[in-house]
Amino acid sequence: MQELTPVISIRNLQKSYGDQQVLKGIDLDIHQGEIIGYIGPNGAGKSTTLKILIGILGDFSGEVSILGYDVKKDAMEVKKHIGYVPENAMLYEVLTPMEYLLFIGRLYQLEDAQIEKRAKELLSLFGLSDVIDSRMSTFSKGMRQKVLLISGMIHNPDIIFLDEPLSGLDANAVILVKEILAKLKKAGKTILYSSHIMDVVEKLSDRIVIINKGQIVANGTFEELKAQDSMSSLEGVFGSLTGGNHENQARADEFIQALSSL
Ligand SMILES: Nc1ncnc2c1ncn2[C@@H]1O[C@H](COP(=O)(O)OP(=O)(O)OP(=O)(O)O)[C@@H](O)[C@H]1O
Repeated sequence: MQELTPVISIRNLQKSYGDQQVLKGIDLDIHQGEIIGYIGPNGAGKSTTLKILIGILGDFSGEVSILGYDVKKDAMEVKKHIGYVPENAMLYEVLTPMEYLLFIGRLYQLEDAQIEKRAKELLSLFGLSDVIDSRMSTFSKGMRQKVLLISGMIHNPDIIFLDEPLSGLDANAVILVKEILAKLKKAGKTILYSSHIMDVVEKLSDRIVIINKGQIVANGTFEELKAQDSMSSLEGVFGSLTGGNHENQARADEFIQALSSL
């Protein structure tokens, strides 16, 4: 059988911030239509990887290509095909959702009429019709997250990167976003997302990649990961591969002791 060409290819990716090496040789191939859950402990290097993929961190070694384009050399070409929902974005809070989405849509060279139509529809699907013209400074965390999600996808990209996309969302919105991602996959889009919500990652991902201290420690379907580690849940696999399972009980005890010490 002929090997499919990956849409995202990462080879020996290394990245340091000063003396601290954060990514220590990441190798990863992602194929069209896959939903990949990229998970790992706080500080493992997930956001750093995503920022390299979308071209906002250029100072790395190794090869990273998207749709055959080198992310360093062909950054403009790459940007046309990707969407990004960042973890902590700077929203222009003085703007309204419509103004913000017009601003973002114009960066992608969409026509104003098209942006307005899409923005209205998408904001309405997230229950934000009533605040379409309100300043975002008054928005809750979840409302801001919904606007960010829309802004990362308004240009209908082929590949979507999402860093903690469910952050701040209520239970209904989480279900909606899960459904949207599943339908985008059906439409042939490729999705790489990071999340700390293990039951979502379990259900949504075709493949789960676990990164710990800048290295990939697991890469497979949920079933494969469970079988490899003889665990029944992704939480169990995660703990076993990233050192959480044994330590948490003891740490909790120490935490309580520290609170009551003089
Ligand atoms: N701009 C920066 N300058 C210096 N160090 C940084 C910078 N950005 C990230 N780091 C460090 O790189 C490491 C990896 O950070 P990164 O944000 O990629 O982790 P993460 O896996 O996304 O974590 P989290 O789950 O907490 O979001 C951390 O030790 C962090 O302190």
